[in-house]
Amino acid sequence: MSLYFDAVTILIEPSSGGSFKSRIYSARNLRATPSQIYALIIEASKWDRVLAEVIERSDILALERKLNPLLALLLVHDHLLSKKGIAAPATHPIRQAVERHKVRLKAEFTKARVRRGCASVEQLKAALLREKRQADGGSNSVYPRWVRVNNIRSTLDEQLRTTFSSYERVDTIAELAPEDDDRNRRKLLYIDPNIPDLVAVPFGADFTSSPAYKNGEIILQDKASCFPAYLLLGDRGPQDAWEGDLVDGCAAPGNKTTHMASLLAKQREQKKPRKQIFSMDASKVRSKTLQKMVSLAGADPTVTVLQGQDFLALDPMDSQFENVSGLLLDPSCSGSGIVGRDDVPQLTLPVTKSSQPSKSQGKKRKRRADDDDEAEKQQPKGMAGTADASPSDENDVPTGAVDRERLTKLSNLQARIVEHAMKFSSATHVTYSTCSIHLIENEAVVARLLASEVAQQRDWRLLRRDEQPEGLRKWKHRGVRRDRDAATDVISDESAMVAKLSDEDLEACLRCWSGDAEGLGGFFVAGFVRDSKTDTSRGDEPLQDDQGENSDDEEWEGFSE
Ligand SMILES: C[S@@+](CC[C@H](N)C(=O)[O-])C[C@H]1O[C@@H](n2cnc3c(N)ncnc32)[C@H](O)[C@@H]1O
Repeated sequence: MSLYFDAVTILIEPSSGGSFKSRIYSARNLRATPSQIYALIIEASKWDRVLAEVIERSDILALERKLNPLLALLLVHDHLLSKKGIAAPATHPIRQAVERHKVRLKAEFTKARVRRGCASVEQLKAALLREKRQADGGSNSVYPRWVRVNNIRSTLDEQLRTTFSSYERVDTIAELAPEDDDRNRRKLLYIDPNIPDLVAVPFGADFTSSPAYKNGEIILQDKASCFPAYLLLGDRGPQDAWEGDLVDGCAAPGNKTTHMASLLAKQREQKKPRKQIFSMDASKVRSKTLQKMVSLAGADPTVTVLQGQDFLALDPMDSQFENVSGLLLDPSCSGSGIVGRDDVPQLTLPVTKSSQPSKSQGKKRKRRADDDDEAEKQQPKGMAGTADASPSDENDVPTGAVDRERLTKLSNLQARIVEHAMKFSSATHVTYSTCSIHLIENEAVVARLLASEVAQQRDWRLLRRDEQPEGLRKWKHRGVRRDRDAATDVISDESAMVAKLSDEDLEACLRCWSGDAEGLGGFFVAGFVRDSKTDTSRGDEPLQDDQGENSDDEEWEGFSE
């Protein structure tokens, strides 16, 4: 019986990182075998919609107090669809709670099949897969697994010959979509045309036990998250390699830092690496992950990690940073662009009369007592729909609800961080990025930055589309003037700010959107450059931080640990 309670525990526990499968295999508090638990959840997730219908119509949740929606779904799955039935002794109260209703359950299952016009259970399975895909946003949106090859430890060619040797090349992202339900087994590979050394494979592909992943030769990093480092360091080669030092001001867990280090390694070719990147995060806890990622990527000779360092507390005039010419800023944001960060199956659950749950996952439970008590305790709490499903440890937890005050605070902090970057004496390149879809955190911040004192005095401007690295020049999704979400549409001051951006400015901004054919979440990035190294109005006199409207205490809410 522990199988079902273990499965519920896994589904309602918040993500602690890693793939869903690896989390089951590394969990310590489970009694059933990981393979059984994994198989049960994956199989049940293929049938969830019909099982939810069957449970609702047979009304067993109202009749059986020991069952909760998630537990009932898993049990009814095995009762109706597993050859061996429910994996528990025939006398177990939870098994009896389901089997007492076997006639009704079977009848409702048959009716659900007939309603879909399916002559067999196999046909029903295929119909359910189609239903699921449509509910996920239609055939256009495929979210593959993106894999970046780390040039410090390997090359794309080498990885194609080794890790991906058995993979078949496809020409479009769409081909990575599962045609049937075996996407975990299909070995397909798409080489990205925009970001060098980036490939995509079907989402179910698991590399966590592959030597290349363990050795840091490949890094699982979303495509959009690769834009900032590439925008900053571009297509340079050994002839025109990046000369100065670099700063990643908001760096944990370290994807963009290690990407910068990888791009530098490619430019350097045979030359010995030198400490060239200062990478920091204000969170001490997250800085530890950053350090680990840097070491795993073999980037220690290139990267100095400043653990727990507030970027805003760095003195841009400090001699330590006098050679810093490029800065990458990816500050905390609302995270509203994040989709599918977690591969935990989202189960559609039966709706009870007293509650309206729709998806699996909820809050962490403490400890299990015995199985019967567990049934009553494991009531899913917060239900995860798409908008509120993915608590992020880097950004706000997307709740689906729009909190304008919160967005305003975040955008104030974002603008302040980038303005600070623009003050570094030798800085000529700055990138700003968010995984937010909101105008107020993106184009409106860019407009504020261009109008800021530091930008005006030091001649900062946007890196135009025609100046961008080749792969990004080809990227067609550019800055926008209006929010797509009417609830956050810009008002008053922000409208006026964004209106000041020219069409060329918007062409300079890069956007990614979820739900289209690109296979990405929402993301924004813009690059700033300055052609001269001196201030135009006040010589090289240091600019002071504007502490005015944003007190530190208030603004620190922008990220969580
Ligand atoms: C979106 S995450 C960065 C993700 C990272 N760039 C990557 O690609 O892996 C934002 C990070 O900024 C950090 N942060 C926010 N404000 C900061 C500040 N003033 N100084 C340094 N780090 C800051 C947060 O702790 C959080 O880890």
